[in-house]
Amino acid sequence: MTKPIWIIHGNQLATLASNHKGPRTGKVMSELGIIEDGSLWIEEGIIQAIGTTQELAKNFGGRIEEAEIVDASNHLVTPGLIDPHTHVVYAGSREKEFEMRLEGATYMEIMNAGGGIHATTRMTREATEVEIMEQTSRRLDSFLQHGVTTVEGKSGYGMNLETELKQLRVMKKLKKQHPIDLIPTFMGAHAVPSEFKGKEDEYVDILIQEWIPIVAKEKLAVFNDVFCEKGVFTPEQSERILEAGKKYGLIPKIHADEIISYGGAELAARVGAISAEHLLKATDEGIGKMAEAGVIACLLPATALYLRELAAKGRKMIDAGVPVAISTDCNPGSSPTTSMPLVMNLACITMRLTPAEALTAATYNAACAIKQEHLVGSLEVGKQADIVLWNVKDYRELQYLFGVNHVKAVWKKGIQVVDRGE
Ligand SMILES: N=CN[C@@H](CCC(=O)O)C(=O)O
Ligand SMILES: [Zn+2]
Repeated sequence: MTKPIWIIHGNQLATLASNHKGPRTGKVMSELGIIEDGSLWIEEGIIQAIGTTQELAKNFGGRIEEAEIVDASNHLVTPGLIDPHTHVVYAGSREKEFEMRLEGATYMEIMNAGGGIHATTRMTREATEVEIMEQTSRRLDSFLQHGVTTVEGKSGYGMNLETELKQLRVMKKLKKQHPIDLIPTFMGAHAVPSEFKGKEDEYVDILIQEWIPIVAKEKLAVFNDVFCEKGVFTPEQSERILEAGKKYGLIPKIHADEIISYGGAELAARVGAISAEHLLKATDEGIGKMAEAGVIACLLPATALYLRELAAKGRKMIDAGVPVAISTDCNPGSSPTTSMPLVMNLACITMRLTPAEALTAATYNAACAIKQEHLVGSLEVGKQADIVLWNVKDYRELQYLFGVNHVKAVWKKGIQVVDRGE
């Protein structure tokens, strides 16, 4: 049995608790449920009590000797951050493409010439499961150092059954071996593999008739994602793939309107997707439809910056009633970062989210985007003790002092997994 942990005197304990059910919209995105001089009692990896230090002392003061005390005076305490959109499972690296893009090539030009997603696919197909596990594990370590305790991960660098399954199995194994919880998404529809060039519908048929049923039967994924973009999958093909996944219990997600306005946001609403991703070029109509249908906008400001594009209209989406989550989009091409703190900073600077909205987008709403809000995303009695202690006193400093890793310590299920010293 592990010792209970008693966190005391948190300068600000941002619980993210709210009476509002489901993904947060509008003004509710600013409700952080802050407790000053906040305290948490943790046992068996679960939050047992939460309140002010004085309140908890009444019930737990008598057990002070048996607990490990964490003095959080002068520190902000938050739930572990959640990254609801990554392509973290891959092999290799694409630094040459970074240089090519700085010299003028576009993301789609590189991809259409056999680079981009296709380049990582070649490297991931060639790599052994052990190699992919090692490389992915290092990235997960880095996520943890940045205060991230739950990560969604997509397949999609296989685009043949063998490698798609290899990626999904790596996630399953890493979920057991690594402190981070990995939530798997099948994304066989990440691109059309070069061997199917000119035979796109044939590839879509294989995805629908063969691969989706296998992935679902083996319970290797929770979500089904598709890159709906001109030159990749059309809205019609995307709809077929997402509807097919639904029949097998896979929840739809969609990479939508990243490069051009392509009806992706509208499609997300139509198929009842849990989230739509990117949305740099989403139309006002699409945003309105997402608000009506309650689709979470999963916005990726680091990707926009890295591709030197204008960020998604995060401010406008929140004002229109769309629940917003944010993510690194960690991938080897358009966003090779594991820093959710940086993403929160960019959400404020480039999309005009307030510091409170950015924190909600990186915790509770991010949990909703991967259906984990019953376990994580807020600090409440009965939830997992996934907690970050920050080297700042006030949640606004997290966003204000930008580009810096302010993490001091991280607990995952009540076990300290990061200690970054003073
Ligand atoms: N846009 C499509 N897929 C990824 C990028 C993957 C890659 O470039 O390797 C994204 O979400 O940004
Ligand atoms: Zn993505």
